[in-house]
Amino acid sequence: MSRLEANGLTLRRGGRAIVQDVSLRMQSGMFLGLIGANGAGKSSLLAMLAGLLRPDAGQVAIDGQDVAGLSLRQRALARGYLPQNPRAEWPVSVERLVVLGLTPQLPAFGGLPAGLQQQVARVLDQFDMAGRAQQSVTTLSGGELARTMLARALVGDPPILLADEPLAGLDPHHAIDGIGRLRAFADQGRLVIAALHELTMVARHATHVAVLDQGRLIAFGTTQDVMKADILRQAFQVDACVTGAGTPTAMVDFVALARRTDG
Ligand SMILES: Nc1ncnc2c1ncn2[C@@H]1O[C@H](COP(=O)(O)OP(=O)(O)OP(=O)(O)O)[C@@H](O)[C@H]1O
Repeated sequence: MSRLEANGLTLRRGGRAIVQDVSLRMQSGMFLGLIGANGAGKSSLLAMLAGLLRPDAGQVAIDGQDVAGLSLRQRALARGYLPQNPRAEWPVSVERLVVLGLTPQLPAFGGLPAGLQQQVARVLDQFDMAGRAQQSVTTLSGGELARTMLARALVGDPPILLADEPLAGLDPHHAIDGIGRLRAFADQGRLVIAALHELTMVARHATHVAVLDQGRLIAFGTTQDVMKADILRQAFQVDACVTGAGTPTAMVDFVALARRTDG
């Protein structure tokens, strides 16, 4: 059982608080959809939860331990992190990139243990990348690279996964498959926190939802309680129609309202 707790997180950049006094308590079994308009602070909050950005105020604790006090290896073992718009800088094979997700578990020297080779083969297959295992990642399409990165994030079976827009660039089939795998990962006893813009997917698959609006947490609770028209109106300036939130057939449709002038 893993617990991730954020207490009073604030991050200031460019003379303003881009995340302001955010507190969240999360645990294994939850699939938390983190939603909010562009610039609401989702990536900044995820990077603080991952221990990659130091907050100006507040703390993040994993299983009661301040992430700021964890070594790099302890942090890498405690949580996986998938950044937004991951890029492939080096011409390594798909398989080699996925293996990098196992780095914190590997012995310092020697080859990949047989059990871990099977894990790599399994995630490549799950994300429909087995046929491209030897292709250079610099030649992949955007969606293929996104699937490879998801495979890398999951291959080490981290107890906590933080994913920043993991479905960006995926076609409908692979997006549905990807979010289903994230939900299954949570159902198997992991904690998954994902920043997402696909509101119908969130309404169908997330167990819980947190909503950021201009750096502030304006709602946090079960999908059924949070995916509501008034909350979505405040967060996105849209007139939303939500049906069946928290069920596999949920739908979120919306029309844009006039832009607000207070931001
Ligand atoms: N170093 C910085 N200096 C100034 N402003 C910054 C800095 N880093 C982030 N910001 C601002 O902080 C806000 C939050 O950014 P963040 O990337 O966390 O938003 P987001 O919710 O993930 O957005 P999106 O949905 O567009 O990816 C944005 O308005 C961004 O311009």
